[in-house]
Amino acid sequence: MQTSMPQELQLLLRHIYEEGQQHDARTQERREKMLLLEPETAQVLSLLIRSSKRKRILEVGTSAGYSTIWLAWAAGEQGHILSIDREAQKHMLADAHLRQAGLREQVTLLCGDATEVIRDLEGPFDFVFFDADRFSAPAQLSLLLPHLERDVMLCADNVLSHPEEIAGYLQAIAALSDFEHLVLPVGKGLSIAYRT
Ligand SMILES: C[S@@+](CC[C@H](N)C(=O)[O-])C[C@H]1O[C@@H](n2cnc3c(N)ncnc32)[C@H](O)[C@@H]1O
Repeated sequence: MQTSMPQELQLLLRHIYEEGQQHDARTQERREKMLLLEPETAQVLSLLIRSSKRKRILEVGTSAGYSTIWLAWAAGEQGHILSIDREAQKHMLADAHLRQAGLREQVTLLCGDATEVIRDLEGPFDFVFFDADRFSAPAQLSLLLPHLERDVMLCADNVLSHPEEIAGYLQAIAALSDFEHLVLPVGKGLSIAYRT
């Protein structure tokens, strides 16, 4: 991977990712797994955010904060990330990782069921990353639509790994006639929808 990210941050991310992989290998209960994003997918998200200077970012599914660090670094000092997870213990870990990365001040962690949390959000957001439970993503998208910038990008992981679970989200995206949409075969399959 070639990136302009500082070496220290790259090393921290590699460490968090490896720890996540080891944790998941010895954990049976799915809800306790970290399920971190593949590094290549995280780099694509970061590239999209940096190249189009996105600053108001919503992440659905924080886990240990691996992808959150990528998003916060990509958005830069003027950016802000709001990240939701229902597991308080994962948020404690994400909090520690974000502090280690020196990016804690750019991130608000909101703990709760994502759909319920999103009901109370005002936005506006110019980038949304869906990486939690794929069944609720269509309802979350519908709640978010009035709170999106005109120029907005919506990304979702797991298109190739969980096609049945994410079908409802992809249908909801396809119904938005003012969005362009494609699926990148990177990692587990990344859906990218873009409104110009
Ligand atoms: C794939 S992991 C997120 C990985 C993270 N984006 C990363 O790459 O570092 C999915 C996360 O979503 C959370 N989650 C799943 N369903 C949720 C829901 N309905 N509301 C809130 N969080 C949820 C899980 O607890 C889990 O931590």
